[in-house]
Amino acid sequence: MKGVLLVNLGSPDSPTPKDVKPYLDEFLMDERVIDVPLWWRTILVRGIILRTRPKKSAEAYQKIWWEEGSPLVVISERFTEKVKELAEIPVALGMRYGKMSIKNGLQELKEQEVTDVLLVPLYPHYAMSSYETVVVKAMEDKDQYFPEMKITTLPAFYGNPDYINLLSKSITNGLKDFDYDHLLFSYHGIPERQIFKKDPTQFHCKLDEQCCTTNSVAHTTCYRHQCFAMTEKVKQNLGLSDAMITISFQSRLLNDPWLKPYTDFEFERLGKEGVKRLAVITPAFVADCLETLEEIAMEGEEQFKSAGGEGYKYIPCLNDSPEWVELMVDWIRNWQLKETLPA
Ligand SMILES: C=CC1=C(C)c2cc3[nH]c(cc4nc(cc5[nH]c(cc1n2)c(C)c5CCC(=O)O)C(CCC(=O)O)=C4C)c(C)c3C=C
Ligand SMILES: [Fe+2]
Ligand SMILES: [Fe+2]
Repeated sequence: MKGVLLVNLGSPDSPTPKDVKPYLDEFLMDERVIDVPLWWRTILVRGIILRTRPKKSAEAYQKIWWEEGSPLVVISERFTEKVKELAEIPVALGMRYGKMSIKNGLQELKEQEVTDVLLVPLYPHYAMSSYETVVVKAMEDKDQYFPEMKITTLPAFYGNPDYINLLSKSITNGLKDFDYDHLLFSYHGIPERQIFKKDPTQFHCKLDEQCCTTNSVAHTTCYRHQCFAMTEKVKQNLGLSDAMITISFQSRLLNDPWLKPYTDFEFERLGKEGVKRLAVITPAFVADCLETLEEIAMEGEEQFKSAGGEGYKYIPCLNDSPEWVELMVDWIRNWQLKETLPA
């Protein structure tokens, strides 16, 4: 029997330092998130970050928390329910970090006699800290607890024409009542070294002007290329000029170099350079979460306006919109009936 496991990142159980701390501990001790040797990661995470970050993060979570819980979790649950209803096959939800684990999701599927699983990391792009860690963990859990299961993984869908269309439509709809003069694509950042680590050729990625637009096998695992390619397709779909858009990378942690330009610097630059009405989309996320609702929708507006901007509009993620549910179900049906996966 076939079934689907959707996986997103996960959130703390509550927006309190007591619950944020173990969540951040599990998240940041992941060797694919802070990808330095264990001894150094332990010092960085347990000796430095976890001393102050849980309080600061909990305050941020409090600003966006819903009555039903973390927006990321609630939206992912709603999405899962809708997909399940429409797909008419077993569909479970797991989170990479926290109690709603991948193992629990696989267990739920096993109880419904599923042996053939479509694993769907809910990230449009490949990054070792998002997509890859989900796949590795799911395979480890399968090998350890469910060896009889077969897992097929949905590829990163950043370039899928149907997904690009959905994203483009969400921009058009989101900006119906907002006359904008510039559109910022803000992607979650990653440390630059993670790009080099994932370059299978070891020489293609240079983080320069050309590498990400020069064809290469390295792009299968190049997060930067995938963000640029997605932006280019949406730009063409909407008929926007280069001058109308900016790409940037948000949510830095620690002081090592991350992908540039940095979103917070761009809010300031755009405001100072005379952009008056800024629209912002966050296409690295399929569901709204702390990084979109607090960092971009709240903080971003403040940063842009204090640099001279006048109007600001955050375009929500696709969340549990009917069109996104239908597209996911389309992909599931193609796999279920024809064993094909979206390209
Ligand atoms: C080294 C640190 C981090 C890397 C690399 C990273 C990559 C990465 N993250 C996401 C998606 C999400 N991240 C979220 C929160 C978040 N991310 C980091 C750190 C790294 N992320 C931290 C410390 C946090 C926690 C909150 C904070 O203290 O700022 C979230 C939101 C979770 C929620 O509960 O709402 C998402 C989603 C991607 C896609 C990615 C690589 C591309
Ligand atoms: Fe993150
Ligand atoms: Fe590149």
